[in-house]
Amino acid sequence: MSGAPEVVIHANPDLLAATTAARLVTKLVDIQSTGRIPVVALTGGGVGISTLAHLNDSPARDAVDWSRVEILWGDERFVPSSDPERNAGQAMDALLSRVNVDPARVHVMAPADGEFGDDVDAAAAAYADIVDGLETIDLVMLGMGPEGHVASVFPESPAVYDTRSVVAVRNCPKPPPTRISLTLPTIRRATDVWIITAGTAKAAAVALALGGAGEVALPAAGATGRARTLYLLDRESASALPAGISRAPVS
Ligand SMILES: O=C1O[C@H](COP(=O)(O)O)[C@@H](O)[C@H](O)[C@H]1O
Repeated sequence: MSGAPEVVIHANPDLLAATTAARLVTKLVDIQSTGRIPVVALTGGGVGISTLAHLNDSPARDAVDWSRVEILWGDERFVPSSDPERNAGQAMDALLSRVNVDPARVHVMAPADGEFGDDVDAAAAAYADIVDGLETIDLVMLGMGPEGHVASVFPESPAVYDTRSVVAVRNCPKPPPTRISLTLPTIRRATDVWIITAGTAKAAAVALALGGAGEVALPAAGATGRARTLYLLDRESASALPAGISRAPVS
């Protein structure tokens, strides 16, 4: 059972990304040292991709056996595969094309010019088959929008009520409008959930998520891990939190 979310605040977005990269390496190495293959869902977004770029630049990158990591995404933009908006494409550029991943373990959500054509429901259902077949999800990494969306689960949207594991998302308030997303019940299957966010625009949503908001109005509030929920913040995104909420000094 997950305890209360923990909060770690860093002085700026760059330090936030660098320390999150270090955390991710440690998490993957720890799981691999038990003989298991870690299963991690990556996030798009500014800090999410910056984290992967920091990891690529770190000598610790090579402590991970990347051929033995099962990689998912929390959400994806349903646009053609060459579109720079694709979360997977950004992750490939930042890290995954530079390490020895096993392509069979890299589970990209289908693009709009992929095997399902423009049928986003079929693409989401195919991804649900992959997710439903996993015994364990070790870690879901999430960015958060200023209105509290996580993955592509937006406030008051149909996805926030959906109990399937993966859904097609239409009419997103943030472009592009059509997406595929893990749902909150799938995110809550994860052992650990990290919400990683930076900037003043996120401050109110961070405070509401940690202050007891409901998940329909603020989906981030429903993104919890079975063992641990970690808010990894920069100083600006933490600026609306009550004093004393961080368990670690700002560094
Ligand atoms: O659209 C998305 O936005 C969120 C947050 O992005 P950020 O740039 O504001 O940090 C991201 O987590 C999600 O994966 C992405 O598709």
